[in-house]
Amino acid sequence: MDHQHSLMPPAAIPSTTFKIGLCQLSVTADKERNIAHARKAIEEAAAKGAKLVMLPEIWNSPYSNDSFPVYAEDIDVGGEASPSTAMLSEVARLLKITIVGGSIPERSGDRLYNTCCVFDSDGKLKAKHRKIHLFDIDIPGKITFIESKTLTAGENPTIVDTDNHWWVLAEVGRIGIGICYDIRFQELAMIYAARGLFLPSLDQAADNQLYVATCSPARDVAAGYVAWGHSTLVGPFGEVLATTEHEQDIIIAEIDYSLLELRRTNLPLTKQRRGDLYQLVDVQRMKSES
Ligand SMILES: O=C(O)CCC(=O)C(=O)O
Repeated sequence: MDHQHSLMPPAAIPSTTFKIGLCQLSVTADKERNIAHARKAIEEAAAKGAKLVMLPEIWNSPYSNDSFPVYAEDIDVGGEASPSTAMLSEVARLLKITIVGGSIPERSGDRLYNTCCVFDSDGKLKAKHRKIHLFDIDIPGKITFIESKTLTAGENPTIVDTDNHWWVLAEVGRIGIGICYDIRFQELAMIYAARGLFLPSLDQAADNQLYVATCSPARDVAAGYVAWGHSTLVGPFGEVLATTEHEQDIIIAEIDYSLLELRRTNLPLTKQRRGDLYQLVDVQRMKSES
């Protein structure tokens, strides 16, 4: 039976669990190969049951200021102007999965951004997160990387309500997006937690009672910027649920939203917060409501 066109409710009660796939990809200078390679990894993760698949930051291009303008794509135009997002959209639709598409360099007019695209299981572009905190560091004798030489910072935290198709019998739910350096800024995680969802950084999972998934490129010691690898899923108790080493890998792990409920019931931090003494100000929400 084609469930999509049936008006009958599902026989089974939707599960509180689903599988996530974190694709720790090797990235080369060959864009076509990177796209084909990412597609294969997504297909493999989906074949292993993942309903939500994540890619790493800048997976279609080397991570360098010289490369960003060369590999950048116009996501809003789509199609041939954006072969990377065209692939993500197609594979999300064909496999009926949600994809958090890591990030790619995005061209928009005369600006470049480091942008994460989220596709729902219809293949529709559900959200675009432009990295808010650009990675501008200068550690003498060690590393200098000034993303703001080429990139413009995004202006919005991004929360995505993914579609919860009942025929999938699993809810991927609400996701907050952070790109790499973004996750070091705990206010972002706090705002996401306050709006009730599931990402962004490792040390903030327990504090904010969230699931946190991080996905890195595989380590390439010959690259200009050497990624750490160790993609990881952390649960709402701060426990490492799944992780890996430096090499290319696909992590498949289970997310269970009932554990979020348990954690939040056992430790009712939201209720016990002293709003009379301190407050988190969600500037974006205030602007949108004024
Ligand atoms: O925060 C870090 O340690 C690394 C950040 C980074 O590499 C990035 O934002 O691209």
